[in-house]
Amino acid sequence: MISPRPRFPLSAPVTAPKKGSLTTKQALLTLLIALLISSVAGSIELLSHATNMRQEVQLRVAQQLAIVNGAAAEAAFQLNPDLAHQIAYGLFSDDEVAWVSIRDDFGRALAEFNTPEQAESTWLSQRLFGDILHHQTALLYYMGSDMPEAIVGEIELVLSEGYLTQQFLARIYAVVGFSILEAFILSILVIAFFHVFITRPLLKVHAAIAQTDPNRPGHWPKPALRGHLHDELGHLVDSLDHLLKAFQQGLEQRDQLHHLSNMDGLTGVANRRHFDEFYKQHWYLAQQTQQPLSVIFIDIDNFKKFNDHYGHAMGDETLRAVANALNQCIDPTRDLLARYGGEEFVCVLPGQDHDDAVDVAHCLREAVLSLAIPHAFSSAHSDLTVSMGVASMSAGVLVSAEALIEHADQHLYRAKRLGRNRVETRKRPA
Ligand SMILES: Nc1nc2c(ncn2[C@@H]2O[C@H](COP(=O)(O)OP(=O)(O)OP(=O)(O)O)[C@@H](O)[C@H]2O)c(=O)[nH]1
Repeated sequence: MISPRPRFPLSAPVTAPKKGSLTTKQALLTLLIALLISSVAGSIELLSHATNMRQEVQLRVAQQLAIVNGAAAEAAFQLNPDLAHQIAYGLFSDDEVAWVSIRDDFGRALAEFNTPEQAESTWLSQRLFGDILHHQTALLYYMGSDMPEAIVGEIELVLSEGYLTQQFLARIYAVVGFSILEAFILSILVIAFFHVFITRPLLKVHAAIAQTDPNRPGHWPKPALRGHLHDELGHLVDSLDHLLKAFQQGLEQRDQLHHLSNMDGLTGVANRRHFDEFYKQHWYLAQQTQQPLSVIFIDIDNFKKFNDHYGHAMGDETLRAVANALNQCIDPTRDLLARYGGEEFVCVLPGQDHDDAVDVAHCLREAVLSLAIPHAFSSAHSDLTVSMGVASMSAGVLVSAEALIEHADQHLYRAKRLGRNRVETRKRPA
């Protein structure tokens, strides 16, 4: 049976990224790596922010306490609650101060401000600011140049844990948000880079391979990858090109060998092996499709005498001429002319009924006669002639492959007996 050729392209070229595609995998991987790097960098940045913020707060509180120390000492020395109130209020007006108290040297409060509702302390706020919330400074009063400074009271201040944590979280959100944005932008840039420089050229190579005719691999549409001539992708395409061309050469050699193995070396027509395959194949086909099939056996008359008198070389030359003449009467795209052996040829005519085959046989006989090859020792004619036996299998009539051949052979034998240079047949051999 004739096996159907595989269709091509074998698969549709891939042009858009799909789930599981290289681009998607690259995108996910890049995003993951970018997020990982961003979170590590963000964490380091957060640690540094926390350290800086603690230092800033401590410095600011120390400066504020130093600034108000003189005035607060004056208020404590004079036991002036209004002045103490004023100073404490100034400190308390800062949002980060939760509690402030100015006391005299007996510990009595001259002024005190307290935030009524404090946010609950959390593990994070305690870890970050727990140890820097409480500040206490002695109030030093200057008594004169020859007297030492006297402690006249103290000022105590507690920072708002919730407010500091809020400030810190606000910074965190900004840092984290920026890191995520950075990761996304970086990912998009990397993905775009990989897609343009790696994935897209690879897709081009894939599309070219998918479009390649498996029967003509050497003629594949080799993709031109601009900018990749000397890199790995360029080398990949070159290697593929070499491989496919070598493959093509192999196929051509195989076809050539196949052709040679099916050809008769002397006459150039099909050999017996090819005839056997072709005949078997078309006999089955004729059975299946209910089509007629005809066979003609052709034998050169008195060829032994021809050889004996004109020489074997002349005999060879004549066999070639006869084969060539016979070939003129058949349709090589449909029929087969083969050398059956020695000076005997056979014609297989698929789809041709008895009448068609007889017409072809007459054509064959006349074609040989028209060669006008002198044969002075022929019993049939002064020129070289052929005898033929025709057998046909009509559409829908079952005749075995062997029987059909046998019938054609018998008719040929009869043609020889009846004087040669003739076509013998029987209309309904079965
Ligand atoms: N030159 C040449 N002769 C061949 C070749 N093959 C077979 N022959 C000759 O063909 C001749 C066939 O002779 P026979 O079978 O007796 O048949 P014939 O002499 O043609 O007689 P009929 O068939 O009865 O007409 C033999 O002499 C073979 O040597 C070949 O390849 N070249």
